[in-house]
Amino acid sequence: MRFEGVGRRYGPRGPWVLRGVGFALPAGTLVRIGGGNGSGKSTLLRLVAGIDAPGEGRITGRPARTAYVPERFPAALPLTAAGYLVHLGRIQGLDRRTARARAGEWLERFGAAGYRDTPLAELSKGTSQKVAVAQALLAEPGLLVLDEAWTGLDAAARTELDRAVRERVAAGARVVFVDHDPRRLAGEPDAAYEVTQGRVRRAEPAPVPPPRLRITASGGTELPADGTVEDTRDGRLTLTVAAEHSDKVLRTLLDTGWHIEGVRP
Ligand SMILES: Nc1ncnc2c1ncn2[C@@H]1O[C@H](COP(=O)(O)OP(=O)(O)OP(=O)(O)O)[C@@H](O)[C@H]1O
Repeated sequence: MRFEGVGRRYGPRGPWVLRGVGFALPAGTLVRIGGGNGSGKSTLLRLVAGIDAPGEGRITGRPARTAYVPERFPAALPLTAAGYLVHLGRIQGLDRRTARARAGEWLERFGAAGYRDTPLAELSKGTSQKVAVAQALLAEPGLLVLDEAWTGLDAAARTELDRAVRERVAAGARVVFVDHDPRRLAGEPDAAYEVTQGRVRRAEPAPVPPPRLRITASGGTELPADGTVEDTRDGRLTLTVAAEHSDKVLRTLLDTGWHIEGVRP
């Protein structure tokens, strides 16, 4: 797949948001897109996904099965989670039986199987996001475009999405993503691009950040000052800390009445 001299502006007299964009997206590659707020990352991703067309230049070689997770999920449809996924699976060319089976599998993988019969409008933000991600993975796309798709997912679902991305790339798909977390899939992209002042430039993939550990604990009440608390549901605490501080944080947790359930990279 290839971009050649691609430009996009909103309105015939609007300023060019992107101009002279040229790059290749070979099969089986993971590509990260970076750039400041409002630089044009989402515009670029919509062009990659083919839900928006360039004002000039051309984009060739897009795989037939392309899936996209937008920054905001349009959940105001009168369908249940599973109904919506089956419907989209059918649009993407799956037969009803396969679509139903895949919908169930992906809801299960993202920990949302209990919401299959819940109307979309009644889903929490996090569960809506799981449905948004599931719809993109359903038909095993040859091109997967993720615009901050991890935002709003719980830690387990974020890990599952990382895994799903790796599976797609290993299967020969192109995966293009934007994410505010520099640690997202760190060290894994085959290429990184930066959107600045309407141009898309090749960037050095970010260096692999220092290791972090995820600690799960239960039984305590006081939240530790160090580390990033990710979850506190059902009396359980999940937090991540830089590996170099983990001994100190574990000691503090034990001293304040927490029971350590697990420590994982
Ligand atoms: N539908 C639209 N109509 C008019 N202008 C738009 C539209 N979509 C985006 N823009 C403008 O294009 C520019 C780039 O927006 P875009 O959303 O692509 O950037 P972004 O890098 O994804 O931003 P953010 O980091 O805030 O998500 C901005 O100036 C924005 O206001």
